[in-house]
Amino acid sequence: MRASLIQLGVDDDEPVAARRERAAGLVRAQSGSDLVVLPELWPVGAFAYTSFAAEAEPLDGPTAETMSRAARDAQVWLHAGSIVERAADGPMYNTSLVFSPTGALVRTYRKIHRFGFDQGEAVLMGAGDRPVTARLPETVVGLATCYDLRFPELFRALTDAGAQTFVIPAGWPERRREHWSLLARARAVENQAYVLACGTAGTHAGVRQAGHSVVVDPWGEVLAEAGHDEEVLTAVLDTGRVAKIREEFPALKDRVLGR
Ligand SMILES: O=C(O)CCC(=O)C(=O)O
Repeated sequence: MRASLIQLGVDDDEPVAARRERAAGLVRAQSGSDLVVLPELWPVGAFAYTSFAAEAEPLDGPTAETMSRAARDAQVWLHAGSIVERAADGPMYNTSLVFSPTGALVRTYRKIHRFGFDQGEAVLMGAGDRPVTARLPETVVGLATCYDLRFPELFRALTDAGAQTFVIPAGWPERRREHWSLLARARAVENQAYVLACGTAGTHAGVRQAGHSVVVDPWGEVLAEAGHDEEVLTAVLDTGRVAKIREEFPALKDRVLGR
C-alpha cells in the first residue's frame, strides 16, 4: 500500500480559501497512491484559536466538498486531516474526514483529547466520545489526532477494535518535536502497528510547527521522515507485516490488565 503524507505549510499570510485549493491540487498530484493524508486543522491552523468560530464549517462545507472532489479525481482514499466542524446543534469539534476514492465521506472522527489545558481548543471545542476505525482494502485504519498521541489507551482501544495502521494528523509545535517523534514510534511498537503521522510545516499564530511527519513500521523502524518544510512524504507499506509481527512476537496476547 502506497501512502502519501502531505506535510502542508500553514502560514498566516495564506488565505484559507487559497490553501484549500492548493491542498486539493496536492491531493490530485498523488494519484497512484492508495492513501493520502493531510494534517490537523490545516484550513485555519491548529493554533489560530481566534479564527476557529469564523472558519467553522459543517460536514458538507467547503473543505469537505473540495476534498471529496480531490479524492475522486485522484482515485485515492483520502484522510483529509481535520476541520473545525460546526455541529448542527451548535458546538465546534476538531473533526477528521475520511473519503473513499469515489469521493464519499465514509468516516468522521471527533478528536477525543483536546489540547490547551484551560485555554484554546480545550475550551472552544467539544470532545469526541468514541474511537473510530475505517476499513480500507489493505488495512484497518485507526483514527487519532495530534494530542491524542499522548494517550496510549486510545491506541490500545483502536487496536482492540482491529486497527493495524494508525493515521494521526497533527499541528505539533516545534518546541516539543522530540515528544512527537518518540511517541509516534512508541505507539507503533507497543501496538505492533503502522503509524502514519502527518504534521504541518510553517508558522501560524506565532507557533512554529515541527514538521517531521513520519511513517513507522510495526517493528518501530522509521520508513520515511520529513524535514521542517512543506513536502510530500511517501512510503510503501507491507500491510501483511502487522499480522506477521503480532504472530512472531505475540506481546499483545500477554496483556494482563484492561482486557
Ligand atoms: O501534545 C502536544 O505537545 C501538542 C498537541 C497539539 O498541539 C494539539 O493537539 O493541537
